[in-house]
Amino acid sequence: MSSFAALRDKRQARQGPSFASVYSGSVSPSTDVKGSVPAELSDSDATPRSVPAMEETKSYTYETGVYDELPDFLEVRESKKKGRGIYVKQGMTVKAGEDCSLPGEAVRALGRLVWARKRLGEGSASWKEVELMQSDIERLNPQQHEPLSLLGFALVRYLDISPQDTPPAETARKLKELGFSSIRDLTNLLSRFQTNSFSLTTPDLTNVGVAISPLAALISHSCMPNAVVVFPTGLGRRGGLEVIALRDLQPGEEVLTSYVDIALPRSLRWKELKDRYLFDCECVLCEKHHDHEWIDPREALRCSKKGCKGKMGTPTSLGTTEITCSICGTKLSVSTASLQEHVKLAEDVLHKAEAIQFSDSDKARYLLVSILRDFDPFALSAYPLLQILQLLQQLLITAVFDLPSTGTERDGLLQDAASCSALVLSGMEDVYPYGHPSKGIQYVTSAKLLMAEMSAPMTMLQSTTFPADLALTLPTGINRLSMSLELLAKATEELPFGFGKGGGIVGKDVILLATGLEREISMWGGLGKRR
Ligand SMILES: C[S@@+](CC[C@H](N)C(=O)[O-])C[C@H]1O[C@@H](n2cnc3c(N)ncnc32)[C@H](O)[C@@H]1O
Repeated sequence: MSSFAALRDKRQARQGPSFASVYSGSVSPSTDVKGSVPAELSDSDATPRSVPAMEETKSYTYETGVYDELPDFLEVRESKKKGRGIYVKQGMTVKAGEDCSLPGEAVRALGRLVWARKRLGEGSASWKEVELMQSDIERLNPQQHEPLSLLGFALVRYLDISPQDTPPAETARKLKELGFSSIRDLTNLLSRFQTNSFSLTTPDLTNVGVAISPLAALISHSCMPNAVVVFPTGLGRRGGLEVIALRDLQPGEEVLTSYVDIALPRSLRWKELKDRYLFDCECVLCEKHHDHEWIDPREALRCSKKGCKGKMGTPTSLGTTEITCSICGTKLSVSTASLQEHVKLAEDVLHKAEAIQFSDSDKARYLLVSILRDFDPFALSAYPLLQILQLLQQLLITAVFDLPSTGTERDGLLQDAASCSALVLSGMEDVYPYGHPSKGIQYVTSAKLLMAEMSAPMTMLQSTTFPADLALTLPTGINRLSMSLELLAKATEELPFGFGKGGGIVGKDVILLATGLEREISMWGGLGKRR
């Protein structure tokens, strides 16, 4: 099926720095989408039942012309802890799935930004917006300066400001031509870029570069975000960055996106937030860590009782501890040191596989499959098991494409990819809130893998790649297609929350896929009746 082709070469987008390429784009406004979080899901750790307590803020004033594109229902306010942020105005609400953004925002990366300064003129509102972006240059320690210096070197080469052996006076003259009075002036821009740039992604969340949007950059971080930054309609003339509310936002509530992948455990989220953004996160999710009753799915074990779907929290104290299943109460004795060793080993394998995924994808796949056998007590949502399964899913999809379109080897890989994808989805459901774009895309990936044709569907019942307690028995024939259709239905329901009205380009694609699949299923029914 042609839809399957779109899965190839896809890489899950991770929020975070990437200085790979330069893009610009504009924004198409998305309108209100009706809907709310289903009650049965509002207990999920990532879907707060009530609005978090609001901190003290004061209004932030700026020159006329600046942030002109901020919609009427939002305002810029300042808090002591986080600095500026974007808030819903008193008396206003934002509906889940609504675009809280920022039409007309240009998306530029660093090189273009430098040239833009000359083109726009320093006095222009657009350039003022860039200069208003937070620079952390004064707060960086020597270690944090290093990546910035490397970026600076690459940039001056790229701009041809300072090729090798250029006399300092010549470098200074070229910098001045571009509007920078010194290297420090340029470094300030780099710091602004580092603190305020976004991952630029395609409508299906493949990472393709970096975007700058001074207005969206005002938004503060939470590991339990109420909004997301996406590019739902692509990057062309009609596409661009949009900020979409994941749930209804109340008057006075701050718009919050996550700067990091919320599937990561707190220690890694904190590290990234400290290293790149220089702050300690005190969001609702991070605060939950003080609640000893709470089991974080990112660091949980699976219940050891067969058939039980409960989780057990990993102990924090050293030594051997007895932990209890959240559902059936089964108890298990675990050694903290041995669990930590497991995680460290799996993390090393994951990093190695990430490093060689393009140069030696077979070896990367082999490494990941081997470590899965050692990883059985961990929940599917736990780090780094979920990340291992995500990478493995991608490598299996790529491997399927390297084979002829029929044959038992391809069938086997396809079955492994579909099984892996089901495991990934199950893990993601525990860590991403309702409507999160990453989960919406995973529904589509899993559905496409299930609908891909096999040459011998009836013989391929169970994957042999996964350890027994991870192995899934996926249905075959019409039941497989029905399962795929159910996943597409879930995607249709959730995509508008993460990508705005209609679910963006992916949402449209899903409608077409579902229509074709329904037709195929009804034909099977017809054949069944005739038999
Ligand atoms: C992209 S900027 C956000 C806008 C920024 N507050 C301003 O005034 O321009 C990122 C910076 O905002 C601050 N910030 C964002 N979210 C925060 C949070 N949850 N807690 C503390 N500081 C935060 C940090 O200084 C961070 O480096």
